[in-house]
Amino acid sequence: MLRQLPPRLSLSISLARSRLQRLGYSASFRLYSVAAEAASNVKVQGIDPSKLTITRTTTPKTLVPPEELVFGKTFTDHMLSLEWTASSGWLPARIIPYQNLSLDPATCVFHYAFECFEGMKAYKDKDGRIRLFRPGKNMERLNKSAARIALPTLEGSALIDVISKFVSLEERFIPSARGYSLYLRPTLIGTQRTLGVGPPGSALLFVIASPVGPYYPTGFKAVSLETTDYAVRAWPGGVGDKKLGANYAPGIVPQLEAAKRGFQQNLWLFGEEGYITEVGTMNFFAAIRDKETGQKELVTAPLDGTILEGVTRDSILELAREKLRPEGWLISERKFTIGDLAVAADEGRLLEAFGAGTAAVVSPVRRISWKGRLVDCGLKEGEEAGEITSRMKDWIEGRQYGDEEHEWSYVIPKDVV
Ligand SMILES: Cc1ncc(COP(=O)(O)O)c(C=O)c1O
Repeated sequence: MLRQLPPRLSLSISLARSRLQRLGYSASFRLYSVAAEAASNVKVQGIDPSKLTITRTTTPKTLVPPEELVFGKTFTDHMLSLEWTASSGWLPARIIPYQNLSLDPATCVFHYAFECFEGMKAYKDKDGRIRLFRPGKNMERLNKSAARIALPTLEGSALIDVISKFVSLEERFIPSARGYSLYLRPTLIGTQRTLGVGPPGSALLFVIASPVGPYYPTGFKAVSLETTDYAVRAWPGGVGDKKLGANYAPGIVPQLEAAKRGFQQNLWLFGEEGYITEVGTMNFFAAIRDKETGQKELVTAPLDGTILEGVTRDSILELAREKLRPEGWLISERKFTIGDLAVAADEGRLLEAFGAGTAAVVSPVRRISWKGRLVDCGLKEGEEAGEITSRMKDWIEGRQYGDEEHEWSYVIPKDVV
């Protein structure tokens, strides 16, 4: 396939290959990453990982005991920082002590939401090696988000290089126990000091890291959802398929509304038909049996621009095609409505439903409130997760923690810093 790529791309692939070989990195991963960037049609701007500088903290933090970790509240000693200007492009990456940002009140990110971000994790395997899970996917998505809001893009494989060094430096913060990981938050903001609405002439990319524990420390807990039809998260031609900060603040009120009535998450519907799009900040899957044929189907909404292209979603679809299809399952990315689910539930054909995202991997759903009724998602009394949900969690975690050696898992070479 690579032979068919245009000459400029082939050149960047061979440059990337020689750089990664010097660094001892996995060739297949880097080639995948470069090819994926090309496929995404986003023009990326180079950064040079060899110019990375490291300033170590003189006041290392005391580690929080793993069982006391609260998602996104504890941060490591350092951060990764890269500045960009329209005239100079990306300046050399820096690892610096974790610190406040100092920005002029007129900085464009505060006024016009020039911000996009990623969420990804680093895991420690049983041999103490650190692994990133499909980081190329996050880089691809970051570039798509950045391009949509006139922020600079960057060569994902080079950013993974410097993130790997940052993560290695923070190794002591990654607990070894199963279920723990280091959550990474690459964030890109426009930093131009102006109230004029226009493309930022300067930007800052920073990556911070937060050690996190298992989403369900005592085992799965199925959640109940409330459908939201009075507010719309995303629409055709909009930006709901990009990971922009501006997509998240408007989701909080529907979330609070659902919580008021005792539901843990809201389920975003779209249109008169009530198409199911996403659950809170996760993609949504349902397992349904067909009324006529008895065919079992795992279904999720298609990438039509109104849902985020989740890395977990993609992993579930690939795993389902690999492992469930041979068992006779149909794996579908298609539109389906809350009405379809309600009918299936009434007829005992809704087998299970779950949300999917980096934080929880999979989050089983017990019931959904819709138009004054509760749609039962197939869990038996006392059961917290369906069979497909549990198997998916095990399969994905097996690849994240390297129990199964797989190309999705990117092993950070020892001694990179
Ligand atoms: C709106 C939304 N949908 C889906 C996801 C799941 O995406 P991923 O699997 O890449 O974490 C997220 C989380 O990032 C999200 O914010």
